[in-house]
Amino acid sequence: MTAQHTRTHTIDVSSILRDQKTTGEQNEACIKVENLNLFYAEKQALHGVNMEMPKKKVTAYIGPSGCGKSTLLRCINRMNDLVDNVTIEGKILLDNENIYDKAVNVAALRRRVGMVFQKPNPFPKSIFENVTYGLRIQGINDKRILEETVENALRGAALWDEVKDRLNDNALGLSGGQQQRLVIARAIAIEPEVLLLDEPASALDPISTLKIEELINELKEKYTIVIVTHNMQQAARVSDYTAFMYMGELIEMGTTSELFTNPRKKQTEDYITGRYG
Ligand SMILES: Nc1ncnc2c1ncn2[C@@H]1O[C@H](COP(=O)(O)OP(=O)(O)OP(=O)(O)O)[C@@H](O)[C@H]1O
Repeated sequence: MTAQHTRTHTIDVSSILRDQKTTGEQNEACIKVENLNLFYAEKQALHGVNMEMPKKKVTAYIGPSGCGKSTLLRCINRMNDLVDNVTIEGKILLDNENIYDKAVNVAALRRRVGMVFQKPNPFPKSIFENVTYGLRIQGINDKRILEETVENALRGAALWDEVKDRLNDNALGLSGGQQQRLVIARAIAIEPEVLLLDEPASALDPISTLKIEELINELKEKYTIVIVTHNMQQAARVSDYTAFMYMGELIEMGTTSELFTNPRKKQTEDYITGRYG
């Protein structure tokens, strides 16, 4: 259990939110979740979730431990398919196509929807080979294409300047924060549409966390991003939209500034003011 889980003080995100736009702009949905139920064997972990995540925006999932944030995130690239005894009902539309349709090629889906986990997980290979991994498994071995991709992806992940002189060094020699940016470079090297980030900074020190948050702000120019975070200040800093979940249900979703400053539901208010979690 982390400090955040036992927090009892009020969370003040007003200074973070002051500068955010609160225009009522309408954004085209990239991902739509429709009546999603998920069961781990007999136990229901998601209950009738409906939500839309706009294109090239950051959506954060917040809520107490065990409320289903990671489960919902993992539904978006069908990672839960890998868990035994999972039953999923409902739909998730990516650009209006149901990713749970029988005809969907799951490997192709996962190329469109990249994922980064809490603990950096570079392969025990060189920095170069980590970034080119996805291209190589697609059979792309052209040296010029690979080099170009490595530079672009590392620049995109704000890591190029730190590693450009040691691309052949083992990735495991990088710091935790650098490893996490390398994993993001590996994910963006294959040009996905969506990036799923499951607590991407919770294992990192404050400076590395800040770099990841700055990077998320840059990445949303190109990608639709969904992030799970335990840290409400982080949700307030990085996201455009926030979804509050509780016991497998989506309680409320709105623009981040609305949700934190003017929650519609009491449960949301109790959570963001630190009354439970
Ligand atoms: N592979 C699994 N098998 C069985 N139950 C699971 C599995 N993964 C998650 N659960 C259960 O589903 C519920 C939701 O878990 P999930 O990890 O999605 O919550 P979370 O909100 O991401 O939690 P945390 O913030 O602690 O990571 C919990 O009750 C959890 O115990």
